Amino acid sequence: MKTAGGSADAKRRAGEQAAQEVEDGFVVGLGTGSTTAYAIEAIGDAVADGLEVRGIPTSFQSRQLALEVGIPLTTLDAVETVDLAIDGADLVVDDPGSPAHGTLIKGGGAAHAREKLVDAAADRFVVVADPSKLADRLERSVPLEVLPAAHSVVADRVRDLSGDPSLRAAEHKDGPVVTDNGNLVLDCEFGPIDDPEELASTLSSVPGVVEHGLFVDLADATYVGTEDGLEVRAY
Ligand SMILES: O=C[C@H](O)[C@H](O)[C@H](O)COP(=O)(O)O
Repeated sequence: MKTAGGSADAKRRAGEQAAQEVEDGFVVGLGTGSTTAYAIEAIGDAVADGLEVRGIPTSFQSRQLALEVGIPLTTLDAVETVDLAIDGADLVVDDPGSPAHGTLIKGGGAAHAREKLVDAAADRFVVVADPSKLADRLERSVPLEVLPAAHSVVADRVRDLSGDPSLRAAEHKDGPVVTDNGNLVLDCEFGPIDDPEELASTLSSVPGVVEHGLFVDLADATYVGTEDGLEVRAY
């Protein structure tokens, strides 16, 4: 599993506490990453104790973990409702005075396209994070999942938008990261993002962009695990 920075205890606290929101009969979106993994494991424990749930994984990694811990799986097209989605984030704007409060940047694990599909479909979307993910403003590179044939034209378009794109390289093979959907990832630096809604809509309109990692107005709450407790932000 890809493990980002941040304390394992803090991540565990956030993940395990979010899993407490899962009720009998729920369909649950299973996000991706090292923090959500704790939630998936806790849901697996609850299933072993008799809780009846069905999970919708958002990546190869979350599917494998869900199978390992015994969570019955389903798909988005086989259900009418997704009751809850639990997912991590790479950045969470944590400033109640900002219009971007609760906006996320995701896709550090290149899973943001399926994550957005499932998180947006859920009646409630809970983010799990440790304090290293919280920021006063939206400033971090935005991952774009792009069709392989489109990577250079999308990169040109990002430069037109004053962004600085770089093709994400794989760590353990020569060449680029290939997503679970067979696409590539451009990490795009835009500096501080003052109008996330506008940038999100512009990026969505670029031909060849499958999905971007800006999650605007999607999260309902963030569980922030700390060294010795838990804080909950509601949006
Ligand atoms: O593509 C990956 C996802 O958006 C993850 O949810 C995000 O990268 C956070 O992962 P972690 O909890 O490992 O920091």
